Amino acid sequence: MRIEAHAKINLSLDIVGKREDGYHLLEMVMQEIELHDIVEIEKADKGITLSCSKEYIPCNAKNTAYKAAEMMIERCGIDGGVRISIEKNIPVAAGLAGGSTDAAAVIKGMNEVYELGLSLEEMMDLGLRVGADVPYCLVGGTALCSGIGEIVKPLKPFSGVDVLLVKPAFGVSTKDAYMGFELDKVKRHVSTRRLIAAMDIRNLDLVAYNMRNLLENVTLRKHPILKTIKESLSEHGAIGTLMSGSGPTVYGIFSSSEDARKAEGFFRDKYREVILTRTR
Ligand SMILES: C[C@](O)(CO)[C@H](O)COP(=O)(O)OP(=O)(O)OC[C@H]1O[C@@H](n2ccc(N)nc2=O)[C@H](O)[C@@H]1O
Ligand SMILES: Nc1ncnc2c1ncn2[C@@H]1O[C@H](COP(=O)(O)OP(=O)(O)OP(=O)(O)O)[C@@H](O)[C@H]1O
Repeated sequence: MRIEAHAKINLSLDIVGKREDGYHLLEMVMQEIELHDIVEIEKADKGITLSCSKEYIPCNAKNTAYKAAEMMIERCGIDGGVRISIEKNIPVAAGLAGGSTDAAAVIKGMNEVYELGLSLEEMMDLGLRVGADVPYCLVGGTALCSGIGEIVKPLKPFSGVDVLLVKPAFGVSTKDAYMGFELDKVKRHVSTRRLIAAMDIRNLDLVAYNMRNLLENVTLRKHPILKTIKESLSEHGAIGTLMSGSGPTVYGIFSSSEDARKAEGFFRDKYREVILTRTR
């Protein structure tokens, strides 16, 4: 079975509290994009075999897809194994939920090939055991996510908007980004309602104005190059720019596809990963 595992961008990320276990309480608008990995899943007699098109990604129990398969076998009492292969197109450690979306694909795929009959809610509960972004990845589309990310409320689709992703040649650890964040220093939270209202009427300028990510300061302070990329995206026609998740990917949204293509031409040779895509 072949599954497209799509990446996401954050149109917003607000941090509104912290749990006793250290996890942060969030309010964020997540948006699926066209960019995707291809995950192939097949039943096997026993054990988990994983292969990946990028040799630097671990193919053992450290891989989120492996973790998802292990968890499914254990939790669903599956008598058998699985063969998984991942064609990796999503930049890694980038803030684009690359690992989480592969895990979500494995959960969906195993539900099918083993005819488990799990509901979406049941899969989301299982997915949360692998990572906070997995429940959203199972739902996809445009959504308001709260809790630690696992409460997913679908929003009106916001598809077909040109997005240029720019990721420099370093990764960011999600854990470190959250650890560098100080909730008591926040002066102004994100205007999530205004952002959603602007998306509803598809007013891109107003969407751009209300896009904010409270983790941006943490990662931009550590990597000032990201600020330079954001400024450069604006100079090349982006009507709004933001860091996705914990970074380091920053993106620009464009109201003209031609501007987006021109900007891609400018950035292509300057940074490690430059991808022109669209909201889905
Ligand atoms: C930055 C985002 O991608 C935004 O969508 C997510 O919040 C991160 O989701 P994720 O990668 O699935 O996160 P997990 O793998 O569950 O957690 C990685 C680490 O991030 C921190 N973490 C994650 C989610 C959250 N709500 N609060 C946190 O503080 C925790 O230190 C955790 O150890
Ligand atoms: N299936 C996978 N795809 C990509 N990275 C994986 C995978 N499994 C494990 N990893 C490891 O997980 C780390 C984080 O990668 P990932 O791409 O999931 O981060 P991310 O895009 O920042 O995700 P998020 O936005 O959910 O925080 C990397 O160090 C990578 O080696």
